[in-house]
Amino acid sequence: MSGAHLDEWQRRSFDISSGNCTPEQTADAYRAHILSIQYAWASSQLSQAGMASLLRTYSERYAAVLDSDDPRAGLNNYAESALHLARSQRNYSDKWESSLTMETVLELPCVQKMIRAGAGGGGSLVAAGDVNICVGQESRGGSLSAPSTGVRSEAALFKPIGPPQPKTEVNNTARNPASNITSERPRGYEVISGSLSSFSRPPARPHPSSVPPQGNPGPAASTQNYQSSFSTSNPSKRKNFYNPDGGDGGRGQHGAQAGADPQAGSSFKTARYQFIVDQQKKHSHQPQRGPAAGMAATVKKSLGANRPRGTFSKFVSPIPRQEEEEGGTSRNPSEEPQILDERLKNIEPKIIELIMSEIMDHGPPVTWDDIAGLEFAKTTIKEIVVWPMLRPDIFTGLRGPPKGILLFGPPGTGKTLIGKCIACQSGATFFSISASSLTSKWVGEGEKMVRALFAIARCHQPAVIFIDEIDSLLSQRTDGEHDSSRRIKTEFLVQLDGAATAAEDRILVVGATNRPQEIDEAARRRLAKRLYIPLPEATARRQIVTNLMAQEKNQLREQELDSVVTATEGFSGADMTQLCREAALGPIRSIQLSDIATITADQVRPILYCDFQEALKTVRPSVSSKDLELYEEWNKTFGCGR
Ligand SMILES: Nc1ncnc2c1ncn2[C@@H]1O[C@H](COP(=O)(O)OP(=O)(O)OP(=O)(O)O)[C@@H](O)[C@H]1O
Ligand SMILES: [Mg+2]
Repeated sequence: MSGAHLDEWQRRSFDISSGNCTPEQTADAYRAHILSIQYAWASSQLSQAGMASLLRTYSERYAAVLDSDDPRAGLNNYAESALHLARSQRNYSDKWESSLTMETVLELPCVQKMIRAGAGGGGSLVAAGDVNICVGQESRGGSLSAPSTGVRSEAALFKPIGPPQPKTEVNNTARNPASNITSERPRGYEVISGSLSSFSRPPARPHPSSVPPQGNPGPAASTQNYQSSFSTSNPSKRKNFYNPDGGDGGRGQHGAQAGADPQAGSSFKTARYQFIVDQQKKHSHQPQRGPAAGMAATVKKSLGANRPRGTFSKFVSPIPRQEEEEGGTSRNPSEEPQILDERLKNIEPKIIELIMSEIMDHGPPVTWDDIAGLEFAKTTIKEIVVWPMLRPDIFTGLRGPPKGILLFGPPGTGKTLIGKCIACQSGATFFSISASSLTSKWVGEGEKMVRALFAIARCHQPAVIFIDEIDSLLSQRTDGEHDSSRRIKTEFLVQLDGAATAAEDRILVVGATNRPQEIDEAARRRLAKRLYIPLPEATARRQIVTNLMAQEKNQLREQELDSVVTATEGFSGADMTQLCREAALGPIRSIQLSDIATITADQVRPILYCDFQEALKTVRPSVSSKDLELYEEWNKTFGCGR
């Protein structure tokens, strides 16, 4: 199988084995596996033997999910159809309480009606509410097909799904449903145990792709029959549907319908046809309630590999989901526009949700004045971030801002602080993403996250995507690295390029790192404005101490402050903060232990120069001069500063 298919296959397998999947999702994934196998075989990518073996494995697993009546692990599909037949009600497996016996079935009003109709030899054949339940070919001995039911005109209730019928007969059937009453069916029936007339004719024909192609004999050929719970009460029988050697697997009916509009001249409608009609109705905001709505849920139920679906189309759970029933009204209205945005239509909702939760919480606001020193960096950022965001009409053409900024410098110099300040001051939607949130444990999820991130940012322009510690996301690509992280990088570069070249997009990517040397050269190029965030100079250090001391009781004289500033040469902003914290503990340490429980806050003495002297004995600069040289060097080579 091709790489793309393998990826998909692998992803699904991870999903299944994660244990987080609902039974519907598990069934969906197994079914997709089955379709992939069939596709691979049909396109000669897989041998017959390989296909048979794989099919057997996955069919058994798929059948096990469908068969199980454990609500946590299975869908209990049999119960659904039976329950539906019995009660004409919506189906929920967990409400399964079957007490069906032959007698109770015969007493059912719908069955009585059918019997009466059969005895009368005409009129409506089936009761309203019971639709599209078919009995597969194994079911001849099954309870419903027993002739003793008194349904004498069995052909009136059964439609052929067995071997292809002669075309003339088929066409007759299509034109006049009653005409097949007289035909004896050699094998296989489809019970149309519902009021056919209760289906309303849709306003338009479905798209041609929704109608099975003529005579398509491929292994994934779609058919229109629905398996009743009665026909498949034995799981092992169901498995025959997937056995490539096990007969026509339901192709017969497909053949029988080939060449003609399956809806033409007949009130019978295929599940797919009805599904499309239902979807159209739902989207045109026509609430569908009552029996028709019940049927909408019912028509989705068909089991096995012969469901009328395209090769790679999604499995539709037979259990009507909450939002389907409520027409999606339960969805949070605030999410609606995002989900409905065209640009997000291919992105999984759960990823959108994840990204949306990553949007930075503004927290305590940070102003430019809170950032000491770094005047050049601040001015440049204001120039290329804040103003263009505020006045996009002026910053056009050559004045257009760069789409990528890299803040690099020693640790603790205020890079993250600048990111927070941009978030507060630019007025843009701010996404703060860490590399770890993009490097998911699920293979393939990381790229999706990156794609989704940019798609969402595009929907929320102007937007700033701040990626702290960007080196861990965009480090140089090496031969030994894991494939998934390489793919994330590639996707990121692609998206970055897209954002950089789409002039009308107002998306700015700001990366911060204290390891600029490790950044991939392609990423470096895309982060066009590379700003060095150096250690704070004397004035900046002074400002940091002044700002922090302003919030505390202190008696620090000017010349003492100068001494502190001189003594802290080589300290980063974070080191300065640490020094101030340590000094602030001085007055507390001077309190007698016996007094600590009773002393009031006012009685604590102010912070003095001696506290700083003490603190300077324990707080050391965290950046070595050797490291500093490397940053200076890199700045000279790649930096955009002065
Ligand atoms: N220029 C500055 N002005 C005021 N405070 C600063 C400055 N630089 C650093 N600080 C203080 O240091 C703390 C850490 O700064 P920040 O997290 O921005 O460093 P960083 O450059 O992102 O470091 P790293 O590279 O390790 O992530 C800030 O919370 C702030 O208290
Ligand atoms: Mg940081």
